[in-house]
Amino acid sequence: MNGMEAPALEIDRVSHAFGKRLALDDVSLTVPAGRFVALLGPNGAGKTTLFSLATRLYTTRTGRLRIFGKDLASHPSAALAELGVVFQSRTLDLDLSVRQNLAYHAALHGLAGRAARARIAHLLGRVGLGERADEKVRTLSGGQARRVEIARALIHRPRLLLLDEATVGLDLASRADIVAIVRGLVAQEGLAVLWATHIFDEVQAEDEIYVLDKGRIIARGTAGEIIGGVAGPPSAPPAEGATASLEAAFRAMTSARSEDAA
Ligand SMILES: Nc1ncnc2c1ncn2[C@@H]1O[C@H](COP(=O)(O)OP(=O)(O)OP(=O)(O)O)[C@@H](O)[C@H]1O
Repeated sequence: MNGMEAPALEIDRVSHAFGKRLALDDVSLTVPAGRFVALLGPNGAGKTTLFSLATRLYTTRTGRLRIFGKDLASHPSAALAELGVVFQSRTLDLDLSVRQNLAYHAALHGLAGRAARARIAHLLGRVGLGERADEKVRTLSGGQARRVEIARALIHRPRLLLLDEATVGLDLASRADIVAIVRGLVAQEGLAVLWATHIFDEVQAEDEIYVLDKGRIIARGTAGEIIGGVAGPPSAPPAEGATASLEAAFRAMTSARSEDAA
C-alpha cells in the first residue's frame, strides 16, 4: 500500500447543532484506506448526524470532511464518487425485484446495459444472493434485504463504505452474515469501512474503535487499549471477555461523564 495515500475518510473537528442541541461536538475521526473502523455509540450519540453530514444530507458549517483527500464542501462530486452508504432505515423498493432495485441505482450512476448487468451479478454473488435476483424484495428476509442494500451501495465501485447500524433488528445468524460479508470486502477487496453500531460484540479486539457519546469522541483505540485506558493494563490480552470488558469500560466512561455534567 502507498504510504502517501490519503485516508478514505477524514473528519476534522466537525460540530453540528440542531437549534440549541449540539448533536456533534468537535468530532475528529480517520478511516485509513482499506481498513475497518468501528464507531461505537449508544442511540442518540450522534452517529446518524455524522452520516448525514458525510453524505451531504446536511451541510457542514463547522469543520471539514474529506474522502480520499477530496473536500466534501469544495469538491462534492469527486468526494461522493468514492462513497457508498447503507443507511439505518430501509430504502429498497419492495415491489421491484432485487435486480431491478440494483439496476435503477446503477442507472443513477450512469451504469447501464451489459456493464450494469455484470456489476450487479458480481455484487449479488458477493453478498450471497445470486439465486434471488429475480425475486421481489418483499419476499426477502431482513438480513437478505440488508445484503441487497450493501450490494447497491457498492454499485459505483466506491472505495469507502459507511454503514449505520447495519444489523439493527436482525437475528444473530443474519447479523453474523452481514458482519462477515463486510469484513470480507475489507480483507479481500481493500474496501475502507466505517461501521457505526451500539452493539459491542460486533467489534473485534484488534479493530480501531472510536467511542462516541453525546456528540463527543470520548475514546479512541483498539478494544484492548480502550479497556486498558479505563481499567489499567489487562494482565492478559482480552479474548472472549473482550466484548464484556469493552461494554464495562464504555459504561464506566459514560457514567463518569454524566457525573461530571451533574
Ligand atoms: N433533525 C433533528 N432535529 C433535532 N434534533 C435532532 C435531529 N436529528 C437528530 N437530533 C438529535 O441529535 C442527537 C444525535 O442524534 P443521532 O440520530 O445522530 O444519534 P444516533 O447516534 O444516530 O442515534 P440513533 O442510532 O438512535 O439514530 C440526538 O440528541 C437527537 O435527538
